[in-house]
Amino acid sequence: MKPKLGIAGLELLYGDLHALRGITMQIAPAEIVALIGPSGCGKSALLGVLNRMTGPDAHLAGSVELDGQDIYRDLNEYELRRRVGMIFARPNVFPMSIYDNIAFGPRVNGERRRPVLDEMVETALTEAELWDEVKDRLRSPALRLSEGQQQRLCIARALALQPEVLLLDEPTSSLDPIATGRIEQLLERLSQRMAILLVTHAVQQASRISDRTAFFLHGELVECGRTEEMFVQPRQQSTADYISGRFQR
Ligand SMILES: Nc1ncnc2c1ncn2[C@@H]1O[C@H](COP(=O)(O)OP(=O)(O)OP(=O)(O)O)[C@@H](O)[C@H]1O
Repeated sequence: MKPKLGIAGLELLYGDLHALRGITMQIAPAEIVALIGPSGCGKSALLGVLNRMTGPDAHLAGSVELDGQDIYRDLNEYELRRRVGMIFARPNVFPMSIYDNIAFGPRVNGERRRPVLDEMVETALTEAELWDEVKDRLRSPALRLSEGQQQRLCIARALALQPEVLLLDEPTSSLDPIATGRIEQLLERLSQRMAILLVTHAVQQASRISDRTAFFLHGELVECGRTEEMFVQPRQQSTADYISGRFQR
């Protein structure tokens, strides 16, 4: 099967700081890959590269491709951001109504027809398992939702653009276990039809929901494999130490 994302020999430097070193990995069109590793190992930096958010002081080498097209040379940012959604640790809802948050992307893309927008909003909220909770208050401010609901709203906002890839940077770090469980179920369901890269500090979350896990250390990809295998029999000692909580810096 052709990969959705292909990363080959990726190097990322910020001045003298070598944030990613020779990363090569492929992501299938429908799977969850968890990115784990100690703070500063380059997990968020990798998501940033995939969404072209590394900033002007970054120096990149190697290649990153979406469906065989180079993310930096063959795609414009606009198309890339439509096809690759990004979710951050804290829900970044816009200070507007629930409805307008979801309709924002389609409107930027030129969609003005009210019935079409209505349907897009309902579909995205349903897919993000939020519709039943908000359908009677679509005009109320999104900031009044609970943090867990706000995070599902952010996922719905990304889904309204029908992305092929979702990048999530510790999306449940500010949520309680129940809200976390809802997001995890949602991601498992979405992974049946899109590629999901999930940065998480919670190794148990990686073991619960990811198909594959990638362990990073000091900017290097130490190993990447089937999650159930890696958690039972990691190939490298550093992986074993990290997932068992015995890691020493
Ligand atoms: N814009 C930037 N300018 C300079 N250095 C940066 C920049 N972004 C990231 N870095 C550095 O790159 C390295 C990797 O950072 P990154 O944020 O990817 O780590 P991480 O594994 O996601 O850590 P955490 O789990 O704490 O979020 C770190 O040393 C960080 O300080």
